[in-house]
Amino acid sequence: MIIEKQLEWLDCLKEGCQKAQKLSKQILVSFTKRLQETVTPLDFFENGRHTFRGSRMYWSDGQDMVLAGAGAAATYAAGIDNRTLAVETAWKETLEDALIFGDKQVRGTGPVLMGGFSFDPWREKTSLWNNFRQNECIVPQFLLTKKQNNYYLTFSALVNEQTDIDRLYRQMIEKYNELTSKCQERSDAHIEESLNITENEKERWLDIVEKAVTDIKRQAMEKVVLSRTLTVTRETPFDTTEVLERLQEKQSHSFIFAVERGDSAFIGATPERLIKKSGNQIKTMCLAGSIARGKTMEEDKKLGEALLNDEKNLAEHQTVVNMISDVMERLCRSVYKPPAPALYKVKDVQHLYTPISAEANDDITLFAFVDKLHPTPALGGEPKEKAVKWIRENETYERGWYGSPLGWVDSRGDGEFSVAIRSALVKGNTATLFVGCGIVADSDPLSELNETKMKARPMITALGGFE
Ligand SMILES: C=C(O[C@@H]1C=C(C(=O)O)C=C[C@H]1O)C(=O)O
Ligand SMILES: [Mg+2]
Repeated sequence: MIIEKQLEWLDCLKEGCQKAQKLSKQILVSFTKRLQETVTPLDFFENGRHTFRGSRMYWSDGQDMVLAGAGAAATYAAGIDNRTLAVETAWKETLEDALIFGDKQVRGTGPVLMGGFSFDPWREKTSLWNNFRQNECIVPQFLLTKKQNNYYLTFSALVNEQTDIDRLYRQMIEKYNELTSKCQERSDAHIEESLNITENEKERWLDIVEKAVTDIKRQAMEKVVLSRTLTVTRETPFDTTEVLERLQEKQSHSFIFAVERGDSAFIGATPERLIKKSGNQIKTMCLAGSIARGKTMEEDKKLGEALLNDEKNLAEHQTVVNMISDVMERLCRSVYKPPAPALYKVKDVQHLYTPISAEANDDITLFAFVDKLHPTPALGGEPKEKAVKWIRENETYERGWYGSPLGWVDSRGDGEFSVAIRSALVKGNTATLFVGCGIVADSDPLSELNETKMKARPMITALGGFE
């Protein structure tokens, strides 16, 4: 990380400025370099604490890819109608004249759009989510991409003919040095403090579940996913890095994410993938149907087998399989899905799981998949519009970004969106946890309540509770 090497970035900015002058428009310039000395994504995130608080984003696929972004070179938000495609159109316009320099081979490097969409843009906004727009994707000013054991840093900036390039360059080098400096050992700094946990409107939620069951039995819908919130507080403010660190440790097989806006952070560890696209290769999954983990291996196996044979859970799952398969058949060729669900086990819960792979038709973009899939019946219901309207009218709080597509797309159109569940919105010393479950004709309100309790465990643990 020697500063002289960054001179290349100054040249890139100059070229961008010339192009901006020639075309009389703003130009996105980005420059990617492979880092020789490594800074871990969590250290990078933590280093941005002062300068970038409120504009940091972290996303890990739980396998070999981590993206950490700081600052916003460009922001894309859209209205309610056709919001996914509106963001895509604006992003494509930027890319048309963008100058992309440096290492170009690796997915998730170069200018990357990171962000998400709210669950239901038609739901009235409340103060809970006041720091978050209905949808917002940004190109980070600084992006650290960790791919297996390789690290890449991408600088991005929007320039126009008036941009003071030398000044911008100096500012960015300063911030770059800050972001990539060695971090102090943080694990000692974890605050061990007791948590105060409140389950909000529990009785009312049980009534809503009952109402959903009645409506399903009346054949108004096949399935609807209902969620509720828990409020967790402690004396000291929660810390995004600390929560991420605990999630990374305990939920290593999940997607781990954090999006900071203003003084709020939306953080979670979700096992659920909405869509992954690499070239034409598509991966998605159906994840619905839940049971506890056992205390012993034997008990765990028994519970898993019970889940695989439970009609109510199979019904919940099948609705998701039908809808996702249908979308895949329309947008792809060579769709493959196993004939029966398997188990997907995370620390506190096991789920029914059907992975689906396919080859996208040539002109189908990642955004088109997000648009058609969200919300799947794993978070919305069936039929989609009816269920989402039912949720809008009956749930007592605003979901915001809970249950929404959250992820990234690069300039090649490759990327991945996870479904933002097992998550919390953290603000100061208060965290609002979101937990939901699929309601079908055979649902029993109290067992659904227990299911949501189980699903709250990962976030409560990450906030410093239970252990
Ligand atoms: C809605 C959530 O999870 C969803 C509901 C599930 C279920 O009801 O069995 C299982 C996985 C997810 O599809 C959540 O965790 O908040
Ligand atoms: Mg369920």
